Amino acid sequence: TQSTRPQRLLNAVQKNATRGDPRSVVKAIDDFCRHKEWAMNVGDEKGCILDSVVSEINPAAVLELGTYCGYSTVRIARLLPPHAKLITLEFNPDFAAIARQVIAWAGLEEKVQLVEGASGDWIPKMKEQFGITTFDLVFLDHWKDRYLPDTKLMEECGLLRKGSVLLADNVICPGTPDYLEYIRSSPRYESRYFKSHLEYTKVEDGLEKSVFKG
Ligand SMILES: Cn1ncc2cc([C@H](O)c3cccc(CNC(=O)c4cc(-c5ccc(F)cc5)cc(O)c4O)c3)ccc21
Ligand SMILES: [Mg+2]
Repeated sequence: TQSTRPQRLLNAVQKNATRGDPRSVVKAIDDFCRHKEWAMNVGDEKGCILDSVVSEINPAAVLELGTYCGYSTVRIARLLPPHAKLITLEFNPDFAAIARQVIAWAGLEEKVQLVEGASGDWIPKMKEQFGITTFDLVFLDHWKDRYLPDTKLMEECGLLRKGSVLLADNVICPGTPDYLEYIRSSPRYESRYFKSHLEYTKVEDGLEKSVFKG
């Protein structure tokens, strides 16, 4: 049977990365996607911006919307302090199955809770299901037309506190125009655009970092 791109990406990790070494897992995926087969990971260039935001916040509670193969999950989790938690939502079971193995190869299972399901269904259940009060950091990387409704949902569910940071991938390519318009014009957020490139290409893209003012 034909393999899928996520399966080929996992094979590259298991072939080229060292078990328990998150850095080697990140490198194996970047090498595979740059030289063998493009895939929609946040990538190495935007990944460095993600790293600096995570390190600056030193978050105890992180929410990732859109796991895909777990590349950004590993990037974030490798930087978390002990006892910090990353909850990542993935609705596609095939992606989730691959991501679990990538996260396990990196040895980061303890820090990561991968939840199979859609953001709109799970955001309202975060407090009761996972004992979350608020998130220190949210990384948005799922369907681009869900960034805005899910941000409003997180506000309504009281999952954001004064200082919570939203970091959104792909605000230029593929683009999230309604989200950008909302977040940049809202008095409840301080936003900043980090210009970069679409993963593994020269096409412009960037991350939008927005701090909730409460
Ligand atoms: C509701 N809900 N809850 C959880 C959840 C999880 C998912 C999946 O993880 C999933 C599946 C398919 C697509 C995405 C979004 N990502 C993208 O579409 C993307 C595209 C490109 C790009 C750019 C240029 C191209 F030419 C082609 C693709 C570059 C990027 O970095 C991307 O993130 C996410 C979906 C909805 C979900
Ligand atoms: Mg993305």
